[in-house]
Amino acid sequence: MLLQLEDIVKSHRQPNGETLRVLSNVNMSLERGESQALLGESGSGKSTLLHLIAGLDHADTGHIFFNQKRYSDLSDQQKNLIRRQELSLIFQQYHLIASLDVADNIRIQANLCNKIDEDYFTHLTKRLNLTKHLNHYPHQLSGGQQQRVAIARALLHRPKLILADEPTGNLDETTSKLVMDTFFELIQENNTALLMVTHSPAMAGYCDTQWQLHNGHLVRS
Ligand SMILES: Nc1ncnc2c1ncn2[C@@H]1O[C@H](COP(=O)(O)OP(=O)(O)OP(=O)(O)O)[C@@H](O)[C@H]1O
Repeated sequence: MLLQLEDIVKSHRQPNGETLRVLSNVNMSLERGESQALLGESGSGKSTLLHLIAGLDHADTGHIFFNQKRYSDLSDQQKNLIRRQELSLIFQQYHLIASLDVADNIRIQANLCNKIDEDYFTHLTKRLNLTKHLNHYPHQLSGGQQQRVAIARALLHRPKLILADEPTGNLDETTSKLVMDTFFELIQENNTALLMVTHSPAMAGYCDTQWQLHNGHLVRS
């Protein structure tokens, strides 16, 4: 099992001092190469769950295992290493670095973990139709092109798991479909697992399993 969540409980302290329980006894698991979609109303706790899995926040109780390693047994440094080498994050707002061109943006995480593979770089940029844009800067690209750069960046170091938060939230339906078709081909090719937050049933339909987060509980839908 690549990722396992056991009885995760998480509350957030509100500005008025009260605590809001966002996740109640959440259990789930994800295997290599598997894709799961996470749906739920705004405020239901989807981003909170992704942050816990990325090791950016702690659960109140319960355990998260990544590759059999329990997060609560690891130091911050060990969790940073997992986040850099084994995980990738893809966001709705792309988060490209404005002062770097497309090629350097794509290489950034792979550079950090010394995993630059030039053949794979060429493969990814061809498949994602970015070859003509490698010397362009993010502001010179359309939203769909920027998200394709973010996807190439997320894949180049061959992570085991990608966490995606509304990756097509800023794109129109046709562009979303084009981006997702290629994205899913590439993760299947690399046997990468995916957990994807989305509001779109069409995007969730790309995944093997769909979860609904409701009143703090995760229910298969
Ligand atoms: N750091 C925080 N401190 C206090 N409250 C928080 C914090 N993060 C999230 N919350 C609250 O927890 C609840 C869940 O938020 P979260 O962002 O996880 O929901 P979401 O399902 O991702 O929402 P959306 O679909 O709108 O992005 C919300 O009520 C939010 O206001």
